[in-house]
Amino acid sequence: MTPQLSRKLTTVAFIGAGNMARSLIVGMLQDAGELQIRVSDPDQNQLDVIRSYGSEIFTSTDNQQVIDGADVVVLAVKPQVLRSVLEPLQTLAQKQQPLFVSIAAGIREASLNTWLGGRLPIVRCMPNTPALVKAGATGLYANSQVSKEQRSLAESILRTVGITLWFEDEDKLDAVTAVSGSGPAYFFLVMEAMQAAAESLGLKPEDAQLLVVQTALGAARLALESDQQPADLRKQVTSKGGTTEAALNQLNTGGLVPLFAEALKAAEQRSKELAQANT
Ligand SMILES: NC(=O)C1=CN([C@@H]2O[C@H](COP(=O)(O)OP(=O)(O)OC[C@H]3O[C@@H](n4cnc5c(N)ncnc54)[C@H](OP(=O)(O)O)[C@@H]3O)[C@@H](O)[C@H]2O)C=CC1
Ligand SMILES: O=C(O)[C@@H]1CCC=N1
Repeated sequence: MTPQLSRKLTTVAFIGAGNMARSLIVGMLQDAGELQIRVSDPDQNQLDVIRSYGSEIFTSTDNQQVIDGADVVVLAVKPQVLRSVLEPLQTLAQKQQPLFVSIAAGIREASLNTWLGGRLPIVRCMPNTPALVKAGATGLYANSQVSKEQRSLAESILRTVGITLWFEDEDKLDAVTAVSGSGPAYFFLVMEAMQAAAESLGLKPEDAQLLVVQTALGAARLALESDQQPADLRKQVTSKGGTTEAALNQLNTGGLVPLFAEALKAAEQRSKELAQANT
């Protein structure tokens, strides 16, 4: 059964108001009737951006102030600064025991728990920026302190911005990060490359962009809604001796497929390195 947000107002505090927090908050706001959102960040300009999304959002430069009394605390700062952010929050965290939801790449639940004083419920998740338009994909992992209700709460919050998928093995989140966390950037790069190529074929920039982006959207929707595999859908575009075949031959000669395998491996490896460098 799909978990629903409870009728009770749930207070969700974000620490960090950067790119990913903004994507999640904008996406979540349409369901804000059941969510009270608070955000902290040292940069008042970042907080002003958040406030422009909705005057009902409470903002502060003081992390303690936003987590005090919160049901859920979303950790949305860079992995490299998490330790220095969490250690000063230890006393409040131990007293109030909110559910912590970390979106930081790599950083293991055990490290987070050590920095927060131990034995706290922590959900690690890996969302992505299409959350901004409620088309996100999030992988989730819960430690053993997380109750059934908290698991459901975390899932219901992330489901306001897209699909969710649970993993019982924490290490799998490194692969999720490589695939869907970083994934939007790969597709944007392909769009950039196709746009530039279209312009070099003589199309106007605005025509090139519209054709490329609509084609990406159409291909994604078709792959999502069809019961056929992407490989079958690709074959249906590729006429023997035709234009698609000419293009795909070039991409294969350039090593596109093994290059993707190497790229995702590098992202997964970087996620593991971030974990090792921050214990
Ligand atoms: N961007 C993405 O697509 C995704 C990111 N993530 C994860 O989300 C997290 C945030 O990434 P992203 O949003 O891209 O990074 P950003 O740098 O855009 O955002 C981080 C924010 O945290 C602020 N910050 C720094 N120190 C503190 C502090 N002590 N207390 C409160 N806030 C602080 C930063 O302020 P300042 O700039 O002034 O330092 C910045 O505004 C990372 O851990 C990343 O791994 C996960 C999935 C996807
Ligand atoms: O690049 C990064 O490290 C973050 C995590 C996934 C997407 N952005």
